[in-house]
Amino acid sequence: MPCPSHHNVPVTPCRAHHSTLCTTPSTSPAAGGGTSSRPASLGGLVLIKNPHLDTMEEDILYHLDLGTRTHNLPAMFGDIKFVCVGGSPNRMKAFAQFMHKELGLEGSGEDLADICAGTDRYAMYRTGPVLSISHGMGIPSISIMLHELIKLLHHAKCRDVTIIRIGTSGGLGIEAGSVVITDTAVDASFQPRFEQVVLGDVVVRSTDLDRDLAEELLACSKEVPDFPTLIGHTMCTYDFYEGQGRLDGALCSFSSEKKLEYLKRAHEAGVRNIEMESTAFAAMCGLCGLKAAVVCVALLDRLEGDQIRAPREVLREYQQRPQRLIAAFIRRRLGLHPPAGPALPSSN
Ligand SMILES: O=P(O)(O)O[C@@H]1C[C@H](O)[C@@H](CO)O1
Ligand SMILES: O=c1cc[nH]c(=O)[nH]1
Repeated sequence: MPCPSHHNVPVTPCRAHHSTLCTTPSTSPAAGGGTSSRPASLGGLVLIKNPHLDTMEEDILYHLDLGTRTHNLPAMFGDIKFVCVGGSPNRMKAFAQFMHKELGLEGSGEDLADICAGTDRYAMYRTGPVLSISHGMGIPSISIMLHELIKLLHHAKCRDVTIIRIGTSGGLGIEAGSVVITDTAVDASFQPRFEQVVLGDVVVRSTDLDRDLAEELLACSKEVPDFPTLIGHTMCTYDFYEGQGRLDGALCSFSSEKKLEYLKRAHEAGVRNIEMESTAFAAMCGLCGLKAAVVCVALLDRLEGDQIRAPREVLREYQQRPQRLIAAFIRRRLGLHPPAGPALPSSN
């Protein structure tokens, strides 16, 4: 039976939750999952899976402080080709300024304006064909931002957009400072799925990411050889503390042995890092036909501890690593040569 909201996608009850499975996770986490279940977007346009939008005279993107009546979205954003998202507003401002220099655009880039300045929910900057947006922490926060961002790209008639989350994470059996390019985002049970409660039912969506894009990013990492980069599964949790098996939260209901047993099982299932947004990001972008990637630096190895002890300066340099990799990728895609001098994002 077709799912009413996802034409042609079978509906199967989810045994665990007596719920609706809108997009069947196609493979086991170990296998990783391919891109075959993804919709082909029409001429590179963003696919909006909501028939109600067509009936609306105006669409107010409330949390972005933008709207279809108040702003000329095609003029403002129609030529955007790369969208980069990350938790922190300062990081995403620093990334936009860094990209401004990397693209060799006029001016220092220091004066880039926050397009969402009318709201303090998210921050958004653009430079050349690159849009840089913060999403806050966790699935509810990134989910709201992505609904409005994806509609923005649709209203602006953007084509062939690549979207990348550049974030931080806890590593699993990898050296602190390593950068992980996600092949499959998995949940806290190591399954490639994103569960969302819709009208009281659990809807399950696939979390496949674009395999070719991940390989292209890995190839680009050879241009930034001063840190290790690898491809692996990324586990996405609803919490930083108990949800990621930490012993140092305000609450903890398990022993250190149970914690290590869980983290080792995750590692055996192919998980190489843990963060808090990748499953929702992969599911939403995939369903809307966006080519998406997740690139996160590991701030520590969770098999060795829970607290993030590296000095602030070290952590700042770690956060710049995904930004440098993505800059190399965008330059390569645009056919630009690397800039002459050593370039680093500012310290956010
Ligand atoms: O993009 P960021 O670095 O914010 O992503 C991770 C996951 C959580 O949002 C946060 C927890 O410290 O960092
Ligand atoms: O351990 C970590 C570090 C950063 N972000 C996370 O979600 N977990």
